[in-house]
Amino acid sequence: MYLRRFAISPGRISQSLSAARKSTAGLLASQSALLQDRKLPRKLIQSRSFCSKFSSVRETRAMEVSIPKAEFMEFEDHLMLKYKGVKLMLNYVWLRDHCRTGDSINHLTGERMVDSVTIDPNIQPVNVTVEEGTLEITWPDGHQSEYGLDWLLSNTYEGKKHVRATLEPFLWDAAALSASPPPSVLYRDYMADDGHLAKVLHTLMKYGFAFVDEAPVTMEATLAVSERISHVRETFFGKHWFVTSDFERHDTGYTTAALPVHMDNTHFNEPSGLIVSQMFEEGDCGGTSLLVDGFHAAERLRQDHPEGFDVLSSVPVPHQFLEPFLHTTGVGPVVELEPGSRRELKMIRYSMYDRAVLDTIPMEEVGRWYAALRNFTKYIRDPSNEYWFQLKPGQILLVYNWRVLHGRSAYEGGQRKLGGYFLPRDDFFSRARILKVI
Ligand SMILES: C[N+](C)(C)CCCC[C@H](N)C(=O)O
Ligand SMILES: O=C(O)CCC(=O)C(=O)O
Ligand SMILES: [Fe+2]
Repeated sequence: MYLRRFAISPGRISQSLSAARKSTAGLLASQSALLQDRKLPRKLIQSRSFCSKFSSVRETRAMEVSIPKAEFMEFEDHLMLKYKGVKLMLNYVWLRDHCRTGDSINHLTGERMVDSVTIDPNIQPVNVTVEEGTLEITWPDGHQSEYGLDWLLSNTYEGKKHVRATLEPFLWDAAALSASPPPSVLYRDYMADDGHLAKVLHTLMKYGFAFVDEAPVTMEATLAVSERISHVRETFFGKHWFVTSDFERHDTGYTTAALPVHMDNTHFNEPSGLIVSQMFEEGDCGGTSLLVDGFHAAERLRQDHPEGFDVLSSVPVPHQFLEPFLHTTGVGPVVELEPGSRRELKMIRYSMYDRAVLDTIPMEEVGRWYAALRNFTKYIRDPSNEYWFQLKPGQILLVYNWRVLHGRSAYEGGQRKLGGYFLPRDDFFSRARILKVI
């Protein structure tokens, strides 16, 4: 990449060489004067500009070596901006496309007003300055763009690597949970006050599950808890569902059998984000609930069996729900990473029962996939990772289905009845964003 121009912005004062480049001598003189004036250390560097427009100019420039608030260099196709110790590489087309001013963004709707594809692919700024925490760029057509430096830091590829996530998940096993149990919130507080709703969302983001206590033992209250977060997601299970041992659906959930930990809705391409449920009637014996942190298990797999982690995160696996008049399929890796990230976990699509025929990999890869599943399952079934509890009527359980797996022990007596709702993941995250939880 060719160096095009170079400029420094010590605090308020910025240097765009574009104005001064007409005369290298003038530039040097003005920069020296500036630097001497401000009694800042300086040194001279030489740089060759290869920019076609200025290719004949060989420029010698003054450079400040004290740590300025922001400094930038203009290259052939991008701007390098150093801010708060982070080097941001900003492609010019990207910059023009992401102009933050009112004629590039509709500030009423947040929508892009720039037609991204009509930007000159070779666009270069005619002037660049940094003033009071804002990067300002003038483009050849006279358009003036502005970008807050902090906005750039938290909205760019390089910047985001350095900005701490507002909320790191707390990956738990049973011991970690009993050492720092998630706080629970009372139904009346949760319903009355957004601060308490935010607390539950925070717990959900951190632990992957949360409780709302002392709720009326009604479906209405369970719905009300759900709708504080988002509209519910109606699926073929209905707008709401009850799980009893009546075999109403062709699913082991609707029997008295034990359910090994699983994710619900693996058979949809987008499984529901939240399961909100309440125990309406306990069985005579058994039917204890179980949660396992799927992200924790995945991180252990990544650490101990990196090759297994790579296999499970890359092989797409089909899942299905089958009834005489219903056949849904959902395909995805067992361990799904956020797009564009090799690090951040997105979803654990894990269900021994609902996994369909593995027809997505050639025979040579099958053995490796099963080995990886065995290793992952070792952590998922490790009793030290299991959180067992008896869900009581009046207690509403919210589970982040993309992360925390759930199950139950077998039970006796036909009375046990669990009911609840599914919520979409996007809307759950939206509420968390709006309440500044993430
Ligand atoms: C009872 N409830 C509706 C919550 C789910 C029951 C079915 C669970 C199923 N294996 C699935 O993943 O969809
Ligand atoms: O009965 C329970 O406690 C859980 C049921 C369940 O997870 C299911 O049906 O998918
Ligand atoms: Fe389930």
